[in-house]
Amino acid sequence: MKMIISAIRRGGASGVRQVTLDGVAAGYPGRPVLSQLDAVIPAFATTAVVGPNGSGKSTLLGAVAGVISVTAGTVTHRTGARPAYVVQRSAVSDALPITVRDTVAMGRWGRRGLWRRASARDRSVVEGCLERLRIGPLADRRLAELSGGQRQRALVAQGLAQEADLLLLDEPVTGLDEAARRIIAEVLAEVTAQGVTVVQATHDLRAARRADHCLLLHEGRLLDSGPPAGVLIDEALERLWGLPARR
Ligand SMILES: Nc1ncnc2c1ncn2[C@@H]1O[C@H](COP(=O)(O)OP(=O)(O)OP(=O)(O)O)[C@@H](O)[C@H]1O
Repeated sequence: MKMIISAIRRGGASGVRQVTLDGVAAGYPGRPVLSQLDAVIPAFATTAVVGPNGSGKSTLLGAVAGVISVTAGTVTHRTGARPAYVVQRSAVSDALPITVRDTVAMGRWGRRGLWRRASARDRSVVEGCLERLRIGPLADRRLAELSGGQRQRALVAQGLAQEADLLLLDEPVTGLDEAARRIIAEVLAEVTAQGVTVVQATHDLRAARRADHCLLLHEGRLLDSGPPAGVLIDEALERLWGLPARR
C-alpha cells in the first residue's frame, strides 16, 4: 500500500503494471490490425497512445477494454475489475433519445446492474461527474442536441461515473476547443493523482507530451514506448507524419 501511495504522489513511475500485452494480435473479421504487440501500461499514471490514422490505436484500446477479442497473445490486467471505456463521440448514435444525465447515469449500470434502482450514492456520483465536467446546466438536455465538445464531456463523465481503476479514452479531445480540452485534461490529471490509471488514444501531441508514458504505434505494431520526451522525438514525428523538426 505504501508503495502504491508513493507511486501516486510521484505521478506514476512505480514499476507496477496495470496492463501487460504479450504477443497480442487483434483486429476485425478479415482485417488483422495488431500483430505481435508487446506493451506495458503502467499503473497510477497517464499513458498516451499515439500513431498515424489507421495505426491501430482504437483497436488497441478495444483489446484492452475487452470489446475486441485478441486472436493471439494475452492481455493481463493487474486487477480483475472491468475498465471504463469512453468511445469516440462519433461512435455514439444521434438517434439515442437520452438526456445528458441519463448518459452519465449509464456509467453506474455495471456496478448496480441494469434493473436495480439507482441508490443515493449512484445519484450523488452522477451529479458529481456532471459538475466535474461542468455540464450540470446541460443535464436535462438530450445528448443529440449537444455540440461535439459538450457531448464529449458527457461521455467522459459517463466514464468517470464507473469509478473504475482503469479509464480508457478514445480521442477524448479531438476536435474540441481549448476550453473543453482544458476541462478534460484537468479532470484526467485529477483522477490520475487519485490513483486511477488513464490511457488515451490521441492525435494531440501536446496532450501526449504531458502524459507519463507513451505508446507509439505504426501499422499495428509498437514502434516505441516510454516517457514522451524520449518517444515523440523529431525523427519519429518526421518518419510517421512527415512533420519538420521543431526549432
Ligand atoms: N470495424 C472495423 N472493421 C474493419 N476494419 C476496421 C474496423 N475499424 C477499424 N478498422 C481498420 O483497422 C485499422 C486500424 O484502425 P484503428 O481505428 O484501430 O486505427 P486508429 O489508429 O485508431 O485510427 P484513427 O487515428 O484514424 O482513429 C484501419 O485500417 C481501419 O480501417
